[in-house]
Amino acid sequence: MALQNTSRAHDLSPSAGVRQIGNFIAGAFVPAASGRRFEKRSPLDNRVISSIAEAGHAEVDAAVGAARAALDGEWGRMSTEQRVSLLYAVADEITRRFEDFVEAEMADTGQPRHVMTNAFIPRGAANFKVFADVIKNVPTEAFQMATPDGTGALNYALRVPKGVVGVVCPWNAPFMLMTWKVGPALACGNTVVVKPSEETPNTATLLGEVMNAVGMPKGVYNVIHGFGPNSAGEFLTRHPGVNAITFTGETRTGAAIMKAASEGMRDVSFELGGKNAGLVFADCDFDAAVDGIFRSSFLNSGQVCLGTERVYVERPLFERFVAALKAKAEAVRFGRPDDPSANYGPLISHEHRAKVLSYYKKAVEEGATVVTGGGVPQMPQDLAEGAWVEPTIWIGLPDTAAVVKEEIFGPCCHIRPFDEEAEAVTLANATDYGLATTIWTTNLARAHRVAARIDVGIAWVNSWFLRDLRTAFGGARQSGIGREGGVHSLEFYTELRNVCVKL
Ligand SMILES: NC(=O)c1ccc[n+]([C@@H]2O[C@H](COP(=O)([O-])OP(=O)(O)OC[C@H]3O[C@@H](n4cnc5c(N)ncnc54)[C@H](O)[C@@H]3O)[C@@H](O)[C@H]2O)c1
Ligand SMILES: O=C/C=C/C=C(\O)C(=O)O
Repeated sequence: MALQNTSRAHDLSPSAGVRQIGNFIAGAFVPAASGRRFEKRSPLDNRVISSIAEAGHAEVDAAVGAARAALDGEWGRMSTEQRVSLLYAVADEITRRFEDFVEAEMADTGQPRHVMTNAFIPRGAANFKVFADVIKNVPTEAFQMATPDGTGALNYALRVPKGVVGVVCPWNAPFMLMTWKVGPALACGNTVVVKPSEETPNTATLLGEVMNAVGMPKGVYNVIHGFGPNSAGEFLTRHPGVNAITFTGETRTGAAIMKAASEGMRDVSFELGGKNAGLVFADCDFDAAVDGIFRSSFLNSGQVCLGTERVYVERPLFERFVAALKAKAEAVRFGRPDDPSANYGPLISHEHRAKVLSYYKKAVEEGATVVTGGGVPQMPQDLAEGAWVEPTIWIGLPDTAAVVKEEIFGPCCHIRPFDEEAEAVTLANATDYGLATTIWTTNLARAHRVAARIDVGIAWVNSWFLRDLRTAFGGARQSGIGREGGVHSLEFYTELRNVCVKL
């Protein structure tokens, strides 16, 4: 049975067949022993595009076992230099198969080609290269100490891999977010078992082909497919053979995984939800701020954890800003990822659309004025069954409204005026989350002051989602635990072992 079609590009046309996807364990694409499969539907037209083997306990055991065996085998004996050159080969092979990754991700998410080619897929290759460089260049500490006999002792630290790392991933930027964790985990000498989102099985599976093509030892990279509770996600995170768990997804899921990780005292790294604020001051570069907030609220159909669903605009600019953002939101052109006349995609699924639309309804019930959107766009017949929603802007909601408090994860934002800098900071911080903010002002003193006062992991000034992969990335409050990026990833993916040598 062909479990992964290696030769054909992903056909996005309505007449394309159903793709058969298997788990990737110890270098082979394998079905589920139970015979269980689940379907993935296209967000564009709700057509079934993939049939995926659902991993049960047997496959999770096999994947964790393969990952353990790889640690004890050739991979575990490799020098850092050997690992680094393999990771470079992975990055090069991703670049060679760039188009396959672009098409695989477009098929799963329905997002436009330019989002894939400019942002999400190049980050896959970069995520392997940057951590290869980090691990090659980061020194470890050493301390000389005095001893009573006068001969002294020397302490030095070794960085050793944690072991088998469970990597549980979301659907919104699947390849970028998965490699953001697999890259550093492998750079540090761990092995991984990846559980992609049930909505986006494609690119993690394709990466299995890349691993085989570059000669990655079997079992270093494994993929198991399935759902969360009582399925592959829970089986993996509860598995006693997993030494650490890195997760990106909803805060509520993070809480469930944290409970699972407490059995056996496994370490966790969490990148979770957000309800991020954008702050626009009257002294901003107006056009840049409108463009920036348009991206932060609506890129990827608003399905970006760093996105801004709360926008606070200094009062003198308020009406002009709302009008300019409305014009941009109304200019999006819905359509297929490869349609050159289109530039805007659907939500990931009907299930997610139902959640987003429930907030669109709730906004009205809570007293919002709908500036634009609020519903489902009229689509041509071939796309009528897709998970489309209109980019939506509200004004006039109280600060206590659910729509202003809860993460919606859709193409929408509420815009509210403010009068004072201190008020803007208070409003931005009025949330249980703390992932990111974006601040628009030409007053640099104000920019530094405000960035220091907003309780988030990432504060962007006159920019948004501008990423230097050496920097710390993660959330404060309920938006996460720990930081990844650059040397910070090493803190999670390795144990420091101190060696004390009496001289
Ligand atoms: N902070 C960040 O960097 C970041 C980045 C991207 C997405 N996100 C967040 O992710 C969410 C959207 O992604 P999603 O809907 O896929 O998230 P999700 O939490 O529903 O699912 C994420 C993954 O967890 C698995 N899962 C679900 N329940 C589980 C359980 N009990 N045990 C083990 N695994 C389980 C799912 O199958 C999926 O693979 C949003 O909240 C968004 O803010 C955060
Ligand atoms: O949707 C969330 C985007 C997260 C981005 C990253 O994890 C990253 O840029 O490394």
